[in-house]
Amino acid sequence: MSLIVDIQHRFGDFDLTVAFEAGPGITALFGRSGAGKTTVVNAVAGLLTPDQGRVRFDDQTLFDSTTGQDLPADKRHFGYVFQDARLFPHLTVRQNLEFGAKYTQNAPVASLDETADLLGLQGLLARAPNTLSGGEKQRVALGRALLSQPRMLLMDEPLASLDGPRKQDILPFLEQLRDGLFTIPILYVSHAVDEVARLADRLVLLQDGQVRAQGPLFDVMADPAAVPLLGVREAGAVLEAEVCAHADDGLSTLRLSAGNLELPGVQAAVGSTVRLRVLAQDVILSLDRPDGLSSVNILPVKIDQVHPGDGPGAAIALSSGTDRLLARVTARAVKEMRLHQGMHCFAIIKATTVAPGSIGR
Ligand SMILES: Nc1ncnc2c1ncn2[C@@H]1O[C@H](COP(=O)(O)OP(=O)(O)OP(=O)(O)O)[C@@H](O)[C@H]1O
Repeated sequence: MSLIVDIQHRFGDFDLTVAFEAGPGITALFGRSGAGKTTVVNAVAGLLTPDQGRVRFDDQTLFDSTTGQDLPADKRHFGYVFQDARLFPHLTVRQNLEFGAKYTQNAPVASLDETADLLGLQGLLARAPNTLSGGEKQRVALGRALLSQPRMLLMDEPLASLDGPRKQDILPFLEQLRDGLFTIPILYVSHAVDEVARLADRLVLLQDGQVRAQGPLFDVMADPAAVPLLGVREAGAVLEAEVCAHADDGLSTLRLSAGNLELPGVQAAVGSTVRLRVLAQDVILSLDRPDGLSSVNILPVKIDQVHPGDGPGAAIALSSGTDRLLARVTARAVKEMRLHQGMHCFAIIKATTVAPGSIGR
């Protein structure tokens, strides 16, 4: 399956020129407020007619400005989950879910019961929407969209109205959606780096209506040129690690290709693989293997690239075995330590800086 988007649109001074391809799994469209994310999703959904370009899904043309083709939204068979759940207030949770299934001719991928199980809705089926929390409402909206058997799910900031803990409640459901029963492709719009780092397979970075970077999530997150786009405090490589052990003191051992990390708050079972984001600003570089430090997370690394920033900082791309890391240091440190491509050194990661919320499946 593939969605091909290549569109231009103008709103007054705002110029949007966006081309990307979304395959199976989750493609995240990331950008700050006003970058053009919703405009793109609306064009894909058929809710906005771009000035120019084309949108294709597999071998079907959904929109083509040269031929005048513009398939109506309801004929595109996409599910849409908005920031606010938009449930029908006069219907129960079960009836909202049934509504999703009502107008579809496709064979169900999962039954209402299976969907309710997946999203933890079984205890809520008889409730009215106005008695649900924000996170519960979003889970119902997601269930309703899934039951309409869409060929792709478009999610526009689905977690933006939720507070931190509610967000953490719902992320595992989205991870299950990515990895489990539905295998439905998702176009996921967000301005939150933690969400896209946990969920996405591919990442498209939008700024001022233009695509500034795109590619597999692990590549884009480890790219020092993407640091200003993601924000210097939010940028950081995403790694996959195997959970080796949970100790009584709350630390878990995660195996990377060139060493182990000891981190708190890892919920996953021993033997499973987790994703974790290590913020560039939390990685310290040392020329020698440090001794007598309180941090136990020291990885041997090689410098792949020194990327000077516009300000006093520099982003350093590192590889550690087959893993990649990103470090943010001052330009002064680059000079004084003579950091350069090909140099071997050590990366120190403080255990408590990797927040449990940034560790996902
Ligand atoms: N119907 C419209 N008429 C005029 N300008 C619009 C319209 N819709 C969007 N815009 C403008 O287009 C730009 C991109 O808006 P868009 O909603 O796509 O951004 P976004 O990245 O989704 O932002 P946010 O995260 O704040 O929702 C903004 O400058 C916005 O003001």
